[in-house]
Amino acid sequence: MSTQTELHIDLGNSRAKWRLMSSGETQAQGIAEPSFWEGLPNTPLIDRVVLASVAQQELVDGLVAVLESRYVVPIVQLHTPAEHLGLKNSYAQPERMGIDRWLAMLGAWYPRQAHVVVVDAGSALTLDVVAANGQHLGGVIIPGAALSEKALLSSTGKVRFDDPVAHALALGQSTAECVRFGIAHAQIGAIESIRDRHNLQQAQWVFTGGAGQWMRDQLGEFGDYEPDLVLKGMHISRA
Ligand SMILES: Nc1ncnc2c1ncn2[C@@H]1O[C@H](COP(=O)(O)OP(=O)(O)O)[C@@H](O)[C@H]1O
Ligand SMILES: CC(C)(COP(=O)(O)O)[C@@H](O)C(=O)NCCC(=O)O
Ligand SMILES: [K+]
Repeated sequence: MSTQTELHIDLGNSRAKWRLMSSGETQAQGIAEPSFWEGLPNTPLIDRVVLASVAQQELVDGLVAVLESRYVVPIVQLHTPAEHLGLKNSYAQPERMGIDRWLAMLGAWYPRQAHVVVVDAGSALTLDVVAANGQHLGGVIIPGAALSEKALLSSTGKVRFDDPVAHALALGQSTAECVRFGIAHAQIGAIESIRDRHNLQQAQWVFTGGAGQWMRDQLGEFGDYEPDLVLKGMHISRA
């Protein structure tokens, strides 16, 4: 285990989640918003920044510039490997798999060494299946709830609303309800359909991402919710 102090950053398409790690212990953690990267820790006492990013290059460049000006330490960018610590990638081009998916799988599978299903409900909703022996069996990438709504609004003329309706598995009686309830059904229904079609009921399910808790609750509170799963996987990969 590294005895040095590392700033671990998981840069998704919506926001950056970070943890300050020293000798395997979390010293501090938080979320940094892309606008001005406010929220990053104010400490000069780190040895290295470790970055796992799936964001657009512009956003990565912006973050790296801020990191370079603030910390003056090496920045290590992680890339998805074909195999690490017994976890095996199914992609013919492993580096094309999002590093967040890989680290989330590592964070879920490595401590359990069991058949796991990883659901990351962030900007995109991803589901990945790992066999007990560490083989990635496959996954899916689905637009997340916010992205689905954006697509609907930007490609139609009359799907418009201002009322802040919560996502629910119900039938709607207004544009706002029809959209939000429809998207809720699409998100939850997709996961249920994959679970049933691929006989994944008996696997160990691990949920993460901004909507991970909501998703687990809607599915009947089965499985675990681990908000820091990607960062946990990053820590495991660095150990
Ligand atoms: N409490 C919440 N309930 C449902 N969705 C949420 C909640 N908080 C954030 N989100 C959604 O989660 C997404 C951000 O999650 P995150 O896992 O950080 O995404 P990313 O890894 O893509 O940056 C946003 O699209 C946001 O709409
Ligand atoms: C699927 C993702 C967009 C998820 O990103 P997120 O929702 O966490 O921001 C990301 O893992 C990604 O860009 N992946 C590259 C394509 C792939 O994994 O095959
Ligand atoms: K995701």
